[in-house]
Amino acid sequence: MSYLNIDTMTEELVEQKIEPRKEFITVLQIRDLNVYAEDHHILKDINLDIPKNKVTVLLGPSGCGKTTLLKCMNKLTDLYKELQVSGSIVIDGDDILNTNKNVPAIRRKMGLLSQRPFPLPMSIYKNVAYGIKLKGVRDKKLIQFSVQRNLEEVGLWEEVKNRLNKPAHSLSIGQQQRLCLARGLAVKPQIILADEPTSALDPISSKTIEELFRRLKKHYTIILVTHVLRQAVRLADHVVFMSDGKIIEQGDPDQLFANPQTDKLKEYLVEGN
Ligand SMILES: Nc1ncnc2c1ncn2[C@@H]1O[C@H](COP(=O)(O)OP(=O)(O)OP(=O)(O)O)[C@@H](O)[C@H]1O
Repeated sequence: MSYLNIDTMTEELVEQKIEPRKEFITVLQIRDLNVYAEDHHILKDINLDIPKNKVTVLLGPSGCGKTTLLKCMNKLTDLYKELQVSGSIVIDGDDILNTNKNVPAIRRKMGLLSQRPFPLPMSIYKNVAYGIKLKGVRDKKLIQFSVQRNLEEVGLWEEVKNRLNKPAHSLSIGQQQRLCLARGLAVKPQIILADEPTSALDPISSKTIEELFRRLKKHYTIILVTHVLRQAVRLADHVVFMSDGKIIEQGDPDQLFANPQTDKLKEYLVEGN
């Protein structure tokens, strides 16, 4: 029995699968990661290698710890004093959980895209310029050039080029999400952490974000949390299925979806399909 019949997906997907799988290069290495909130053991012995320039999809039932795992990756857990985090998360040779190095610089390696867009209360232009200035760029011409380039990168330039000084909040939610992505990319992250980035969007805006991710993985590593199984099938190069704070199964999406090994994943696929 096939749990998720990938053959019935769109031709576009079939095309996507033609590309031969290459050996993964690890960009982020997580070892023995445990997170507690007092006596609640939220993440349990997480060991995970995130492949470079791929889309890794984190799947699992509500409350299994996906968002907490993302928060560990950019040290957002530091902001929650009730969380005790142990283990290691290594990027570029630095264990970000146990380093005295510049935390904001480490955090800038990870761009975060949330469920709902959070544009800053300023103009479209200034939202993107803000990200560029965070990199220390002060030259006005260079900022202008980079604003355009980052808006082009998320496919928003043509839509906003004549209204750059209008408030970011005047954009549609889908456009705001792409603006936030442009602002995040302006900081030049290595990894995009996307926590259900299309859950607040209409189907067309969701498709735009999915297409963007497919293009952006040439230059960035993407870690995506989604509850939409078909989105996972469409985008994932690597799937991590979690339940109750643990990684239950992970691997190649074709194999994992067609031939789940555990009852937990079988149930999840049947319920979510
Ligand atoms: N700061 C915190 N203090 C106490 N408990 C927390 C904290 N953050 C998360 N938790 C708990 O940890 C568990 C995992 O939460 P998390 O948000 O990571 O799950 P999730 O898989 O992302 O869920 P969802 O799919 O619903 O977004 C939940 O039981 C949550 O209540």
